[in-house]
Amino acid sequence: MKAGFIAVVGRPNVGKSTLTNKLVSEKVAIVSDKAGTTRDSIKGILNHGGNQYIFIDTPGIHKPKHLLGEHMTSVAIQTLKEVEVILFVLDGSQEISTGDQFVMERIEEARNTPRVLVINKIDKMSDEAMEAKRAEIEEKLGKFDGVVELSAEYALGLPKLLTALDPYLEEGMMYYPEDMYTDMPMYKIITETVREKLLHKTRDEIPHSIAVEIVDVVRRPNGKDRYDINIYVERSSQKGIVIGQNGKVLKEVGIEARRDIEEILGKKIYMNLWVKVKEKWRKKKPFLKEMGYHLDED
Ligand SMILES: Nc1nc2c(ncn2[C@@H]2O[C@H](COP(=O)(O)OP(=O)(O)OP(=O)(O)O)[C@@H](O)[C@H]2O)c(=O)[nH]1
Repeated sequence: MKAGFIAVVGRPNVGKSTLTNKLVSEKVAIVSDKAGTTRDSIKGILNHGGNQYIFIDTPGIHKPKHLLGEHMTSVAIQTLKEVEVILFVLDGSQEISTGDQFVMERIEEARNTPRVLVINKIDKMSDEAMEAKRAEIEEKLGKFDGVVELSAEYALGLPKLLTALDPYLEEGMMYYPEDMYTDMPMYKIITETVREKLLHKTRDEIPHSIAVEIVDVVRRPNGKDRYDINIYVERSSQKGIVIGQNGKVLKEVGIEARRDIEEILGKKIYMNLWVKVKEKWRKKKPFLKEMGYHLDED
């Protein structure tokens, strides 16, 4: 029996959450095409071939511009220090950027932890592009303990990744029971599901300005509990966009989120969504704390 913690890190939008979900065959982390989707570290647990792999999906590491960004980057960097092996994920279809190099510098700070590179999105790459990418990696990022080329979206190359991680797992006990695939509490799964649907339906600054909170759960005699959920935005103009014309956007978000949540809970629910304005909440420490986003000095 071998087990180990594996940090999944990289700059925003390279596919860390997609990879974590595909590895554990469950949706533990929400996914969108907007950079900065994941805000906390989320464990996805895979039991395979007698081994327990505990993947820690982290927020994309970037130079923070506000307190929420600071929380996100510090969560990811903290995770680097607590694991058996680091998985550095790159988007192979894009040139290696200063953003990737910034992540690499943070990894270097974790000194002796082994690091495996994942070149993701190979479905978008030709053989020639892959050849060129290998040379570019060596030049710009240096050497790794292992390199795996894969497509998270199409689940191509995942067994190779498990084989590459195998030597870094440690003999001993399992950390989690065999039927557990995430450490996310149910309230977080619910708020993240709502946030994901909102991310899919909004753009520009709005996805980053959204926070979601369950304010009440009312048990009902018919067994169909009512979830009262607040959606926070930063400006009143954003409130209108999230609600949409005649409430269309909010209604669609409600229908799609409820469908997913009912599947997860295995029962029918009612859901009320309210949109509220909390000016510049991403810069406000007390509000961030209330939402469970902790900052370094906490
Ligand atoms: N073509 C292709 N797209 C992918 C692949 N993996 C992920 N994506 C897409 O890339 C986008 C970002 O994916 P995420 O998994 O949210 O990326 P992330 O690195 O977790 O992003 P952050 O939370 O911003 O740090 C989504 O639109 C995914 O569908 C892949 O292998 N191929």
